[in-house]
Amino acid sequence: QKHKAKYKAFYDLPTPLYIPLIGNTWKMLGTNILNAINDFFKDFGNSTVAYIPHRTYFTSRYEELKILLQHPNVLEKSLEYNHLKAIFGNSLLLAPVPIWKKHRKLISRSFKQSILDSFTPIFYEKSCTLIKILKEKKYDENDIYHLFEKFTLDTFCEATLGIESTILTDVKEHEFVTGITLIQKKAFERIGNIIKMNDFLFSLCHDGKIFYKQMKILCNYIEKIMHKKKILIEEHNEALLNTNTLPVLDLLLQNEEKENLTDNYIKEEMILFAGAATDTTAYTLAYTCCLLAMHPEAQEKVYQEVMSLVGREGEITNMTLNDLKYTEMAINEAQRLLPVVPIIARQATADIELPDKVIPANSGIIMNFMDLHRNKDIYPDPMRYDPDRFLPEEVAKRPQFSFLPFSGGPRNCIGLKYATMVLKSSLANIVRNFKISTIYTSIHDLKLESSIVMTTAHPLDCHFTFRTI
Ligand code: HEM
Repeated sequence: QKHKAKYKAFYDLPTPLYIPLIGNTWKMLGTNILNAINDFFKDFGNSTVAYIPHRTYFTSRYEELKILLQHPNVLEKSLEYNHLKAIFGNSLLLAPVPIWKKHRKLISRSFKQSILDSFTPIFYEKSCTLIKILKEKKYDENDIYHLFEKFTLDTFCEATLGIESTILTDVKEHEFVTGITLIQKKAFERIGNIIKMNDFLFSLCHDGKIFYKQMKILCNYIEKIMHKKKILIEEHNEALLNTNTLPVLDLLLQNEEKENLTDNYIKEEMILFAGAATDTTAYTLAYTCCLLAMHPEAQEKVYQEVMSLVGREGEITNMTLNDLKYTEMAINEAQRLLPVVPIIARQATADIELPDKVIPANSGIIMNFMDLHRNKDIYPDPMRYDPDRFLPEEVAKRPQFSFLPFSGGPRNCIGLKYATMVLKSSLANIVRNFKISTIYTSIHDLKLESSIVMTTAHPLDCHFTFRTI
């Protein structure tokens, strides 16, 4: 009786109709998971319980997200992420909390501002190559995302892996670019699919075969890089050994013995970083360009800001990045409307007390950032693109945890600052060189769907006309 009373408020929450054993997963069959989850929110409000097929709490309330994201018993990833294990193994994204804590502390050394600052010339140089390709129209003009993905992966390889890369300029399609997107898509499609959720059945089906083939290609690619890096480290041991501040791959290889890391773990971590750093940043850049194309007055403000700081030819340095205030507001507003990681899922490892209910231990918890970002009580007229919402005085009026494109709390995105620097540097360089236009007239023209990141069901239309003045 006492037990019942404790969880009453939780079990009294509105719940979509569920079928024994399969719960609400039937709702997800044949539809995109992002749409299915958003439908739950539309029909049952921003605090609900569903069975997918295990008991899961769904929320987008900022006051609850604030508690949940900072709670020590909500750090573990939920069962849905198990399907990603075949790709990312025990890397940061998926590692159980004790391993995650140790590795996150180590890897954070590579994300100190001083190291990130040393990447700025790479970000700038790569964005200049991107400008050249856009100017010469040497890319598929009907699919801007694909070019941006090559740009972010190329930048990642040089900055984070510390290897020379020509992915952006290579005419031949790069095996890593095709592979990383495909395997994430195939792994994500398993969620909620009763047949593909079973490892054995998945390995037998067509998608499973493609998945494992691509995985092998990715692993070989990373192994080759690791091998080269190890030789370099041996050759230059003294020069590299004494520093705490290294790109991630160097840091992990140099601490392999001391921290008991295996080659296999380092490979999984690098595959995660490549996946986490590229699609996310590329889609954010593409969505920002599309929104600026739909809002020429905001685009003009970004242009004026960049021109006043560095003009048409000036290099974008760390100082410039600090001063690109409106450009950052334009990116933030794009991330509010189109957060590329719209939903995350965690597991409650103990009972979690919220102000008006207790989430029972072992429940899944789905946090919907897209629904949060479109809440009209926090962002009036929420579907309107308006970078001024991110003026410091406007931000100060909003509650904490009401803007979470990189999640929040201790298990948030480790690449937040890195991504923001790449985005500001590349967007500033693009806007001072081109007028961006698109066929879309409103955000509703984008048909969104979810893979691990939020994609569109169609190629993204965005055109770049070289500015003559
Ligand atoms: C616009 C770009 C990006 C967005 C929107 C983004 C968003 C996120 C989000 C929401 C999470 C939390 C996932 C969860 O709790 O399930 C996350 C985790 C992570 N991200 Fe990012 N990310 C971006 C770029 C990057 C970059 C550039 C890197 C690396 C250089 C990176 C590396 C990671 C890693 C390693 C994790 C796992 C962190 C952990 O569990 O400790 N991300 N990202």
